Amino acid sequence: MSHAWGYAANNGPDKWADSFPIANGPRQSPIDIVPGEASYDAELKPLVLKYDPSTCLEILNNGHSFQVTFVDDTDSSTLKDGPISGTYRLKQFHFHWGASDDKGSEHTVAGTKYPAELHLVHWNTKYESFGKAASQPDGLAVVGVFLKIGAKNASLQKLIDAFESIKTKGRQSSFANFNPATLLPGCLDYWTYDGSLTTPPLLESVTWIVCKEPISISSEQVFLLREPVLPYQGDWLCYHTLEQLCVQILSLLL
Ligand SMILES: NS(=O)(=O)c1ccc(C(=O)N[C@@H](c2ccccc2)c2cnnn2CC(=O)NCCCS)cc1
Ligand SMILES: [Zn+2]
Repeated sequence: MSHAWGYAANNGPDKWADSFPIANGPRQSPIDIVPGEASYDAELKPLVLKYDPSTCLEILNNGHSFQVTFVDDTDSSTLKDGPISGTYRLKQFHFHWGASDDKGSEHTVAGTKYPAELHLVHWNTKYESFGKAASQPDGLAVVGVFLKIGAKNASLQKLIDAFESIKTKGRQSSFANFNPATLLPGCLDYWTYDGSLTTPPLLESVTWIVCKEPISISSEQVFLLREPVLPYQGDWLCYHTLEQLCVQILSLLL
């Protein structure tokens, strides 16, 4: 792929295998979760999530989504138990959304798409860093939470309000004292499977932990996610350079 990956016709998911052959690998995410085909595993434990708001660092627009990054040099914000062994540290969280309320989540449940999906990304502290862990089969654990249209979500509103700062100051701004636990559903029952990053480099290093219970987001709030400043996964062209823009325009004209 001569240009950066994205979600447009010429660089979207069905083209990723050109530059990332692992896209055709044995444990690629996302998947359709079919509850009726899932098996109960008595060995699995409840999730233990411990988040310290003081580790929250900044909010940034990485061109594919917006993400909130955390200081991960101590075990202040961690994921333990559930399907994993050892301690995984929270590195960042981000969202995936669509161009309309009827789509946007990456995982689906018996074919049902949600308007958005939250990913809380953690890395196994038996490795020395996120980057090193990302290439190991047990290196990462991502907690996925579906968002469904409903009541306004006060916790999400804090993130949406922070977008204003990204608009004006380019790509990132400091974002402190946010507790990601406020984005979790009341019930932490989950499905789990061994999978991959859902965006390039698509590394097959993720233990996926997908919560059964969604959280709410209002239609007005999800509309704000789609603001032009934040290219969403879908028809919106996300390009990184003028050359990208020209390629996109030409591909649309030809
Ligand atoms: N959707 S997901 O939860 O499965 C997911 C989680 C994390 C990453 C990620 O950290 N990717 C970066 C990375 C850096 C070093 C080693 C490997 C991977 C990367 C590589 N090029 N750009 N990035 C930044 C990036 O993709 N950030 C996450 C954007 C989510 S849409 C990607 C997807
Ligand atoms: Zn993601």
